[in-house]
Amino acid sequence: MTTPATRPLHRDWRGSRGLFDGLRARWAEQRRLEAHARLEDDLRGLWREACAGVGLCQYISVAAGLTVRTPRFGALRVVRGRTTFTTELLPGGEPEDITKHALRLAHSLGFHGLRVDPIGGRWVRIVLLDSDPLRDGFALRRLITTRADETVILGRAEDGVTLGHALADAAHLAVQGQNGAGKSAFTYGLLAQVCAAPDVLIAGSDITGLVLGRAWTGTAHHDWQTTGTRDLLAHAALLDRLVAEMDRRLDTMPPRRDKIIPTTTTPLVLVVLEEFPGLLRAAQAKDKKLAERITSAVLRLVSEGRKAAFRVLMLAQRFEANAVGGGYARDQFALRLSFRVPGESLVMLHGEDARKLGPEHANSAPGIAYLSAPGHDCTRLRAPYLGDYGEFCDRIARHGRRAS
Ligand SMILES: Nc1ncnc2c1ncn2[C@@H]1O[C@H](COP(=O)(O)OP(=O)(O)OP(=O)(O)O)[C@@H](O)[C@H]1O
Repeated sequence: MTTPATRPLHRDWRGSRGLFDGLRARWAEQRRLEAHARLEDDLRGLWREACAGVGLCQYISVAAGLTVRTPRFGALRVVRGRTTFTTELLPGGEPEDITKHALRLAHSLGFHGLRVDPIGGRWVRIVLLDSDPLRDGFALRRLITTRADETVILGRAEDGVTLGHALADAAHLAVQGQNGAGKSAFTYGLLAQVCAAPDVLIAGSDITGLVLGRAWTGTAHHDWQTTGTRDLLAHAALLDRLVAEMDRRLDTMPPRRDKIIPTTTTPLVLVVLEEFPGLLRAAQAKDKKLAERITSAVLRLVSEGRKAAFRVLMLAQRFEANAVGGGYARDQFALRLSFRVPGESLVMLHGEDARKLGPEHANSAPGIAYLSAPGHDCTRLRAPYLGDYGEFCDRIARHGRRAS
């Protein structure tokens, strides 16, 4: 007699768990797809309304009347908390049509901001930002350049790209910002990066005596720096000395050369003018002729210095023409950086295109700035931060090129 096949009294939990797990995973996936489709529909509608609202649309006449055409919404993707969607630009459109309304479009979609990444043809990807990508600090590593043509870090842009600049590139640098906006911290970072290079000399005038001066004692740079407001003649004399050195270089330019290449014997001279309008105001109050002498020396450095390997880094709260030696002087600055300033000051330094950026930037956190350069749109960035003032002093003491 054969034994009947035995049926287990209890369920095989392992088997049924596998079955339920599979079902649960399918339900979860279905719910996810439904939620995704709902979000896609919502965003598609909001995108259309937002585009029409900012005027990013075309009106087309059809048999039934006038219809509005907006950049077509493609597909939504939400991956690891990052929300993106594709969109097709209007015929004749450019990605800038979207970037110039970026904030208003993003706010209409319920996000903090957006970024536009071109994909190909008329299609672009819109990356929606939940929060300010520049919210987190950006620590300056112990980066020390060894040559004037090496890149120094200026900051990190919203897309995470690190923006750099080589002093050897023929550009003077203008930096403006209200009190506490981050001008000095930026300058500390920049100078700490170049202070060791054997072909760079850091010279200049600093009425505050914090950026230049005492921290540079014992370095090769110290002899070319003047600080404080007690002896304003010393500032004029230092600037005259720099102009004389510039003239000497221009007069002794090697044959078949039209510019000086920085070397250890003819270093690139970075002329730092910390709070320059303050120096001019103080000089004007004392003696108008002294103010004129300072202005004309600076004008010569900014207009003729590039070929002689002179670069000027001028810092001011506002880059108003009459505060920085006139409109002609201001025009000589190719690289322009604005920390928190009122909207009007932003326009003054970066042009009319920056007007729309004004309201938000007027309240931005210390260390956040707009950078513009010839051929480059205004880019928002976070300047690197090397730490407190003591850390700056330590880095200069440790790495600053020694006086030979
Ligand atoms: N890039 C940055 N990242 C983080 N914090 C920063 C940054 N820059 C500045 N800060 C903070 O803001 C404070 C003020 O910055 P800073 O002294 O550079 O301003 P400032 O524009 O030079 O002001 P002032 O005109 O009064 O000298 C710093 O002490 C620091 O705490």
